Amino acid sequence: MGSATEATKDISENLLGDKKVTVVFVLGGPGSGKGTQCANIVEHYGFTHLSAGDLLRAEIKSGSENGTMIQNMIKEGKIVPSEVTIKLLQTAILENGNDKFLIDGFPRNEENRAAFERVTGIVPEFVLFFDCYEEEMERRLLERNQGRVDDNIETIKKRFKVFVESSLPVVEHYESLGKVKRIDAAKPIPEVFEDIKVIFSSLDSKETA
Ligand SMILES: Nc1ncnc2c1ncn2[C@@H]1O[C@H](COP(=O)(O)OP(=O)(O)OP(=O)(O)O)[C@@H](O)[C@H]1O
Ligand SMILES: O=c1ccn([C@@H]2O[C@H](COP(=O)(O)O)[C@@H](O)[C@H]2O)c(=O)[nH]1
Ligand SMILES: [Mg+2]
Repeated sequence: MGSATEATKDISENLLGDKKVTVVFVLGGPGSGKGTQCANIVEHYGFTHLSAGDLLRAEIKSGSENGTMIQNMIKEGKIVPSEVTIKLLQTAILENGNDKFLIDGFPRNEENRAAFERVTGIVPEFVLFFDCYEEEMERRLLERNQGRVDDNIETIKKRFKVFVESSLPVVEHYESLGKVKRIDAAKPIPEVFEDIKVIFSSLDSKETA
């Protein structure tokens, strides 16, 4: 991989072309239920779900030259360099015929956020923030059973620390802009989705108004 400056230049030369998109950032701690609820939102509201973590895991599987670096970062609960994740998101958006996207688990820090806005020109419609306490998130992750290399207690503790130190400031940034819709994600899955429906249904009625 070249320097960050070279990589950013490479992305900005491609941008999103003329494609206009609606983006909702779905943020929350590890195990707060983002992926679970994104599947429900896709089914009911016609969004395409882009999980940054899933895109990075697919990149490892594809045998990419960045695969080993990404694998090591995920195992340590660290944040992969912005240019790598943004390139994957940009490609996924451009390759998809839809114009409404849920971006799940990104931006992970202030640098991710600023680089994404600068490079793609995308400003999120709003941020859907999953609020859940650590004990519950830890229990869910240890029971998830999907064979993820980061679902072990050592990595989970590191992910919580990164979330508090690096990711919550992103939520605070959008809060200062009045863009955060916070939901109580500690409730059972169907109840969380009831709260989400209120938010997305009002979005639908604004579009048809
Ligand atoms: N509200 C809930 N109550 C109980 N269990 C839940 C709830 N939401 C999700 N789960 C379960 O918790 C686990 C983690 O959920 P999910 O993968 O959706 O979280 P996530 O926020 O995407 O996590 P990560 O950030 O690690 O990708 C899954 O096994 C899921 O079935
Ligand atoms: O924007 C991102 C998203 C994810 N990562 C890395 O992947 C893991 C797992 O992410 P999930 O959202 O929980 O699937 C995360 O801990 C980071 O190591 C990233 O670097 N940048
Ligand atoms: Mg997830």
